Parts: sequence; structure tokens; C-alpha cells
Amino acid sequence: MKIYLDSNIPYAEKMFAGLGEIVLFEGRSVTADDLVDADVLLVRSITKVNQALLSKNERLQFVGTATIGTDHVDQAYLADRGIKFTSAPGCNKKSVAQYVVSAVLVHAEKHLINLQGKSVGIVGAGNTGSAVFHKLTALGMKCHLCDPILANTDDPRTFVDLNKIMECDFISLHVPLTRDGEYPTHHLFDQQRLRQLSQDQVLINTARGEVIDNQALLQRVESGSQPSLILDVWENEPNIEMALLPYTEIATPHIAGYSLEGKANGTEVLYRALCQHLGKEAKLKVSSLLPQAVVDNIRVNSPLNQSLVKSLVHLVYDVRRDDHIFRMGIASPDGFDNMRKHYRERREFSTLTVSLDLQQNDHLLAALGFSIKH
Ligand SMILES: NC(=O)C1=CN([C@@H]2O[C@H](COP(=O)(O)OP(=O)(O)OC[C@H]3O[C@@H](n4cnc5c(N)ncnc54)[C@H](O)[C@@H]3O)[C@@H](O)[C@H]2O)C=CC1
Ligand SMILES: O=C(O)C(=O)[C@H](O)COP(=O)(O)O
Repeated sequence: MKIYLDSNIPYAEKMFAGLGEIVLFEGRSVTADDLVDADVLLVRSITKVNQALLSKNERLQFVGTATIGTDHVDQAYLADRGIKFTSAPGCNKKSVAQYVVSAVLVHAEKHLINLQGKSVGIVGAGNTGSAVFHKLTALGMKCHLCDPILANTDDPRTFVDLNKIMECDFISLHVPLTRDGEYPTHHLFDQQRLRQLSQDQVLINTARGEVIDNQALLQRVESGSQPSLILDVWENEPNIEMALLPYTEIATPHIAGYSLEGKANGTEVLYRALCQHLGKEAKLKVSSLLPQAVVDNIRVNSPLNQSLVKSLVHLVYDVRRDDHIFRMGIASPDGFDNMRKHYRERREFSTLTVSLDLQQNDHLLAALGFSIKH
């Protein structure tokens, strides 16, 4: 059994070693010739899994992607060939939500904004949008959810339409990239919608670059009085529209979901699914392989305010560091992918235990995802 693994799937060599012979590949450059004898193919979002990639392989039985997004996989083609497919829903939702929390706090500090009562429009109310809702609501923000698909189900939450979202102080995108169906998201933010944004608004994209028409966005920002932009994802990665960069407040190379926990969760989901597919017991747990966090506890003995929350958040994850590294490195060859490939170890808020002297602080910090001790 040959298991072909993207070399950027952490802990995968250890987790899958007992299930077959491991062959590592580079996700961006792998070709049909490389995969001729693969029985199992485990990818991340940069590998387009389609007929062209699998045309020379006649024995593939299982494809897994260690990601939430599945737009890079032609699932209909896999189904036609009877190849089992698994993704990792929700695996890095906390990581993305923590990125958004850090970015919102950074924006608030820079523009002297009190976040209490500020409105947030969350487009896509699935795993990640819901996590963002939970955290930003805890910060005192008024969050609105837009999800016409869930709005047509028995989901008990209140949903608004996109017009209402366009009035919000912050707009955060958490939709899959889709081109078909009743509610396609490709260029959901097109020239017309981008024109509606004012310079007092903040547009955050951690979904997929193609959800915003990047050329229309460039025209919009070049015409003046632009909204603040926080962009983790871009059209045409890794060859992004560099002219957008100077207009962004925070810019990163598709790493919002790159916490160690988020990536490790993705690995574990695939491990379990493959074990099940092969009729084997899933004996390993990826959590046992994670290192201790460098900073793992802190004592807080004063009431929380926005500034103190920001300090606690940034003790664990500060998006400005990723923004800085990105701007320094993007001009070099392979700059976009290099930062992703050699991404530093980033942990989630749960790895920091906050010891609280004041009872009233727990709700907010627990909602943000910190571990709490009294
Ligand atoms: N930047 C990064 O590192 C990461 C990006 N992502 C992206 O975020 C996307 C969302 O992630 P999850 O929330 O975990 O997925 P999910 O599948 O749990 O939720 C997506 C939600 O979007 C809704 N939706 C679909 N079309 C819509 C439309 N036109 N308008 C409004 N809502 C719509 C769906 O009904 C669903 O509830 C992923 O598909 C992936 O592309 C995910 C993880 C990391
Ligand atoms: O999970 C997703 O969906 C993502 O966007 C991934 O976090 C992106 O990471 P790579 O798969 O491109 O390494």
C-alpha cells in the first residue's frame, strides 16, 4: 500500500507509517507521472485533484485533504471512479477565528476604536463563521449572520441578507468557494458590491481569494476613500496581485488556519478515515505528539478591558508578525509559498492557562478559547 503524502501535512509520517509505505511529494508541483502507483493520496489545498492529475493512476482507492475547503478537489470525478474521499470539516476553524480576533483588535487599536457595539457581518455561518460569531460577540460586538443556505433549514439562528451585511462596520467572509448552485460565492464581492463599501468599513477575507474580485478590488482602492482591508487569501495564489498589497492593513499568505492544532486536527481526521476505510483500528492520537506551548500560563488580577484582552491574545498569536514577515518576503522568488512551507510554530489560545483572581472575567476569556483557572 503506497501512501502519497503532501510534505506539508504535519505529523503525517508518524501517523500513517503503520498503514503503508510513505512517499512524500510537493503539493504545488506534483504531476500525474509522480502518482502512477499511489493507492492513497493525502493533499492540502494547493493540489488540484482532478482527472488530469490522476489520469495515469489506475489503483487509487482513497483521497483525503487535510483542509476544510474542498474546492481543489473534483469530487464528482472521484465518485465516478469509486475513489473514497474525505476532507476535514472544522479542523482549523479555531485558528481562523483567532486570526480574525487578533486582526480586529489590531485594527481597533490603530484607529482608536472601542469595539463594544460595533457591528460585524459574517458571511457564511458554518463551522468557522460560527466560531467567529462566538468570539466577536464575547468582545461586545453586534454580530449578524448571512447564510441563505442555512436560512432555508431549521437552523434556529437569525439570519440577515447580504444588503444588511453591507452596512456593518466589519465584514468577515467564511464561505466555501463555489461556482454553481443557487448561491455561488465566486466573486460574491464584485465591482458593484465593492463600490458600496465606505472608508469606515473593514473587509476581512479568510475564506478563498476568488470570493472577492481582486481586480475590481484594486480598481476600488485606487479610486480613493477605500475600506480597510484584511486579506489572508488572494486570487491566483501564489502569484497574487502585488499592487493590492500597499492598500492592505493586514496581509498574510493564506495562513489563517495554520495553528499547529488546526493542522494536526486535519492530519488526525485523515488518519481516522483511512483506518476506517482499511478496516483497521485507529490507535494513534495526534494530540500526544504536540509539544508543550512555550508560554503556557499567566495570572490576571485586574478587570479585563480591550487593551488587556489584546495583550493576552497577542501573547499567543499576533497577526502583525505574519503580516510583517509576508511583506518582507513576498517579493523574493516563491515568497508566498516559502512562508507557508516554513511557517513558525503557532499555538491556539487554549494552550494558555489564564489564572483569574476576579470571577467576572471568565466568560469572555473562555469564549475566546483560553483555558481558565481560578
Ligand atoms: N484562510 C484559511 O486558512 C482557511 C480558509 N478556509 C475557508 O473557509 C471556508 C469556510 O469554512 P467553514 O465555515 O469551516 O465551512 P463550513 O462548510 O462549515 O461553512 C460554510 C458555510 O457557508 C455557507 N454558504 C455557502 N454559500 C454561501 C453564500 N453564497 N452566502 C452565504 N453563506 C454561504 C454554507 O451554507 C455553510 O454554512 C472553507 O470552505 C475554506 O474555503 C477554511 C479554513 C482555513
Ligand atoms: O483548511 C482550509 O480550507 C485551508 O484553507 C487551509 O488551512 C489552507 O492550508 P493549505 O492546505 O493550503 O496548506
